[in-house]
Amino acid sequence: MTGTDDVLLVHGGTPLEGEIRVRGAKNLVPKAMVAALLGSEPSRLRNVPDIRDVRVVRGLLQLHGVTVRPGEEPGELVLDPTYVESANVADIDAHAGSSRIPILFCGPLLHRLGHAFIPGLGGCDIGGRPIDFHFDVLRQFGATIEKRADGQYLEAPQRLRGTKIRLPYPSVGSTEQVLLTAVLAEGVTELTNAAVEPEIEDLICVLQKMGAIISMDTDRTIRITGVDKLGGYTHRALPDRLEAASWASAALATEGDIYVRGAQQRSMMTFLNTYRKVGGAFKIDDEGIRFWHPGGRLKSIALETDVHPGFQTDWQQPLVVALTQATGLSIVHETVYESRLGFTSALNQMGAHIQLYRECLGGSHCRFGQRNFLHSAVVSGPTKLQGADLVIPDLRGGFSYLIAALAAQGTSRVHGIDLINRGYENFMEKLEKLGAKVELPGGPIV
Ligand SMILES: CC(=O)N[C@H]1[C@@H](OP(=O)(O)OP(=O)(O)OC[C@H]2O[C@@H](n3ccc(=O)[nH]c3=O)[C@H](O)[C@@H]2O)O[C@H](CO)[C@@H](O)[C@@H]1O
Ligand SMILES: C=C(OP(=O)(O)O)C(=O)O
Repeated sequence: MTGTDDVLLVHGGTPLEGEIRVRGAKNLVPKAMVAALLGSEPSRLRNVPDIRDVRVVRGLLQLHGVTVRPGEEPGELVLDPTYVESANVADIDAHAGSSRIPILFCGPLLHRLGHAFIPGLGGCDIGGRPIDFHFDVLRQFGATIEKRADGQYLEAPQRLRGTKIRLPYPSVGSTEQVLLTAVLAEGVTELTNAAVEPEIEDLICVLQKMGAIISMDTDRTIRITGVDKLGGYTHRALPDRLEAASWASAALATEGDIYVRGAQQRSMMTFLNTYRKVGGAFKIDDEGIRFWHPGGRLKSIALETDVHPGFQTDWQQPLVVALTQATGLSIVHETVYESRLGFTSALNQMGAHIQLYRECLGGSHCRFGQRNFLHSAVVSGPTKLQGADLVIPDLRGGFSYLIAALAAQGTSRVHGIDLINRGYENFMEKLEKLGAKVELPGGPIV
C-alpha cells in the first residue's frame, strides 16, 4: 500500500460487534522460523499469520538458503535448512530496517557458517531500543563483532562455548538470543534475570522438539545444555495474545462486543484482571474469549507495564484509548520503553485529556525516572472523542488510533495504515466483519 492507499477514512460511532480470529503470535512465529536454521532436517510451523514480520523473515531465510514452502494445512510453513551453507546473501542490505528479527540470526548463522552479517534493525520507534545486551551475550559465547557502515559483522573463530550470563534487564530479545545460541554451544549455559514471556516459553518448546535440553526455574533462571546436533520440529504457534488484547480494547472503547477466536486465558491473565477492573466483561470458553462493554460507566485504574507476568507493554496503547472513556483519573506508568506515550498527543487533539509526566507515577521506580523521559500518563475521563487527521506512529499506536477513530464522533483520516500489517493479520477484513465503517479514499466502503 502506498500513497492514498495508505490512508483510511474511519467513520466513528458504531460499536464493533462480531467474531474475529487470531492466529500465531507475531512475537513467536518469526523466532520459531529462525530456529529452523539450527536444524539438520525440515521443520513444520503451523498457525502462521500472514503479517509483514513473517514475510520479512521468510525473505531473510530464503536469502540464507532455507527453502520455505506452504505445508498441507492453511497457515502451515515447511522450512528446509539443508542448503544454508551454499547460500548467497549479497542482497541482505535490502532487509535493513525491516524488523527486530535479523539480530536473532546471529547464533544460528555462527553455528552453521562461522560468520554472520546483521543489517540495521527496524521495529517500532518507541524508545532507543539498543542491542548492547545481545552483543555482550554473543561475545561471552566467544563471538567477535565488528561494526561496519551498513551493519554488524560477526565471527566465531571456534565453536561457541556455553557460559554464565546475567542480563541487566529481562529483555525478551536478549533471552531469545541466548536460547538460539546456547542450544548448539559446547557445554552448559546459565542465564539469570531472563525474560519469561509466553512467547519465550513457546520458543523453548520448539527448541526442545528439535532436541535441545533447556530447563526453566521459577526465579528467571534458564539452563541450557548444548547438544551437537538438532533436528526439525512440528509446532503449532501459540496464539497472539497482543492482537487479542487489542480487539478486546476496541470492544471496550466502542461499546462493542467481540468474540476473539483463538484468544487464550493462560497467556492473558494479567490483561484479563485489568480489563475486569476497568469494567470490561469477558467470557472464556475452549475456543476463545468474548470481550464486551457491559453498559454503565468504566472505572479508572492505576496501571504499570512490566515484563511478564506483569502487564505487557504492547497491551498499553490500545487500552489507553479505552481509559479515555473511564470515569476519573487513570494513571499509566510505562516501565518497559522510555517513549511509548507519545501517541497520546493525537488522542488529546481528538478531545482526550492525557497529561504526561517525567516522574514514575504509580507503584515502583523504574529505569526511566529522573531521566527526562515522559513515561507516565494521567488520563482524565470520560471525554468525548472527535474525528481527526491521524498519522500512525508505530504498530500498537496505529491500532490505538484506529480504535480511537472508531470510538469518535465524525470522520477521521488515518495515515500510514500499512504499518498495521506488520502485526495484525487482515485487519481490514476483520474491521469489516465487525461492522466498522471504514473506506479507502476513492475505494468502496469496506
Ligand atoms: C519482535 C518482538 O518480540 N518484539 C517484542 C520484544 O521486543 P524486544 O525483544 O526488542 O524488547 P526487549 O525485551 O529486548 O526490550 C526491553 C527493554 O530492554 C532494553 N534493552 C533491550 C535489549 C538490549 O540489548 N538493551 C536494552 O537496553 C530495551 O531498550 C527496552 O527498554 O519484547 C518487547 C517487550 O515485551 C515487546 O514490546 C516487543 O513487541
Ligand atoms: C514493539 C512491538 O514490536 P517490535 O518489537 O517488532 O517493534 C510490538 O509488537 O508492539
